[in-house]
Parts: sequence; C-alpha cells; structure tokens
Amino acid sequence: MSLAPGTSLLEKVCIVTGASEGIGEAIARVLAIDGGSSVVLASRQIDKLNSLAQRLQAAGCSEQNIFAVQCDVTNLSDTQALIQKTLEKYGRIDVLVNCAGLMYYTLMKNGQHDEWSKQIDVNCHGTTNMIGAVLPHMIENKRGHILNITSDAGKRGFAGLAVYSGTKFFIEGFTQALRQEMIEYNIRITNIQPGDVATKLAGRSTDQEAKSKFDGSNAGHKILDPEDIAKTVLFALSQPAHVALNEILIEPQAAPI
Ligand SMILES: NC(=O)C1=CN([C@@H]2O[C@H](COP(=O)(O)OP(=O)(O)OC[C@H]3O[C@@H](n4cnc5c(N)ncnc54)[C@H](OP(=O)(O)O)[C@@H]3O)[C@@H](O)[C@H]2O)C=CC1
Ligand SMILES: N[C@@H](C=O)C(=O)O
Repeated sequence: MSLAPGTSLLEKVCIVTGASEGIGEAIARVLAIDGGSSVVLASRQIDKLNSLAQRLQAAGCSEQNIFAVQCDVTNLSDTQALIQKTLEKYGRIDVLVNCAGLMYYTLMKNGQHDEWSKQIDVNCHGTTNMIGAVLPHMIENKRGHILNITSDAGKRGFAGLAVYSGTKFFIEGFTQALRQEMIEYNIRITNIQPGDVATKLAGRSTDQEAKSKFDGSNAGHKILDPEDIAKTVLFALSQPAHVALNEILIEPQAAPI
C-alpha cells in the first residue's frame, strides 16, 4: 500500500475520542499529519487536548484542521454536543474513531464494583452513545466509517480482565449486528483488536493481586506502540469504498491469543 503523506484523507473530518493520551493521541496525530485530515480531539481533559492541538500545529497542521472538544462519552448530551459542534465547524463527519476506554485488572472475588461499573460505562455506554449520536448524520449522507478500538480481549476472555473482556465482547456483538443494519447506508465499521500496547492503561488498576498475577505487558517481550495501532487505523481508512476491513487483530509477535 502506498499512502502519499498528507493526501490520503485530505478533506475528511475525523472525530477521535480518547485523544488526550495513549492510542487515541497517536491516532489523532497520524490522521492529522500523515492523513492530512481535519481531526476533532475529544475526551474529558480539555487541557491535554489543547496541548495536543498546539503540538500538532507546531508540527505543521493548520489551526483550522484541529478542533479540541471536551466530551465525557458516558454523558449522552456531551456526545450529542460533540457531533453538533463538529457539524457547526466543518459541516460534515466522515470518520468516528471510538478509542476512549478504561481497563482495570480485577479479580472477581475481590468485588471491585466501582471499577466494574466504570469499565461498562465508558467501554459500552460510551461506544453506543457516540455511535447513536453520529449515525443520523452518516445515514443522511449515506457514507461514513466508524472504527472501534476494541481489544484481543474481545476475542478471548482474559483472567484478571473478566469485566473488561465482557465489555469488548459487547462491542464485537453490537457491531456485528450494526454492520448488517448499515449496509444500505454505505457505512463501514472496523474493529481494531490490539494486544498489549505501551500506554498508561494497565497502570490505572488498583487490584494489585490481579495485576501482579495477570498483567502480561511486563513479560519481557516487545509490546505494541500506540503508533502501530494508529497506522492500522490509517490503513483501514485508506481502503476503497467496496472493501470493508471488519476486524483487525493486531498483537505483539510474542503474544498471540
Ligand atoms: N493499551 C493497551 O494495551 C490496549 C488498549 N486498548 C484500548 O484502546 C483504548 C485506548 O486505551 P489506551 O490509549 O491504552 O489508554 P489510556 O489510558 O492511555 O487512554 C485512555 C483514553 O480514554 C479517555 N477516556 C477515558 N474515559 C473517558 C470518558 N469517560 N470520556 C471520554 N474519554 C475518556 C482518556 O481521556 P480523558 O481522561 O481525557 O477523558 C484517554 O484519552 C481503550 O479503549 C482500550 O481498551 C485495546 C487493547 C490494548
Ligand atoms: N490486550 C488487552 C488485554 O490484555 C488489552 O489491553 O486490551
């Protein structure tokens, strides 16, 4: 595949949730710089989004092409406002990347109800809120591409990640059905299913028993970089209209499921 830098997604408008750090930040950077598209940066931490916007401008993106919007994906009116503000600024939305997510290593016997709920809220409700908010626009225009950053934990349950795996299986089942509903509207849905990626995600866990027993990201092998996932997003978006990359399982070479 050859992607001409700065041209492959020219004139497209892409929303990236979870853009303040980690994988979402890398996706936003690659879409803006390599893809040349307008990128809407969304998450709760507006200071981090503004700082990323400044760094992207310093790297050559025009101010008009980067738009930071505070949005908690668990809040329905926030997600609807994000779509509205994007349409007011750009008049179109071509791509939604659902990257916002939480993962906590927890053993079910340790009863961490709060962390279970937060994962279900962000990973499941956050995804359905965002998709529900953007669909009317994409359906009206009969085009659109939604990418969900799911996980290899949506293909196989992982010990220590029972609730997290359940949330990612939810996204897989949900999108299998949604794809069929969206055929007549030319809307594609790609689930990117990464294995361990070097971000702060796993470090947010408080259940040290679960983390020390099951977190494989320190096992000694090279894990993925956020840019590996970002380039995969660009690859999926660069396919011709008749090609749907419905699932992409991307894992460290040393750790297949
Ligand atoms: N790292 C890994 O090994 C893997 C990660 N993934 C998935 O990739 C995605 C990103 O993870 P990663 O980058 O590693 O994690 P990080 O912890 O680095 O980033 C998480 C992002 O999600 C955002 N976020 C969390 N809660 C909300 C919310 N309520 N509303 C809006 N944004 C929110 C955060 O922004 P803010 O705090 O500003 O709201 C932040 O930008 C997740 O869906 C995760 O499940 C999948 C497989 C492997
Ligand atoms: N690779 C997954 C868990 O083991 C994830 O981080 O989503």
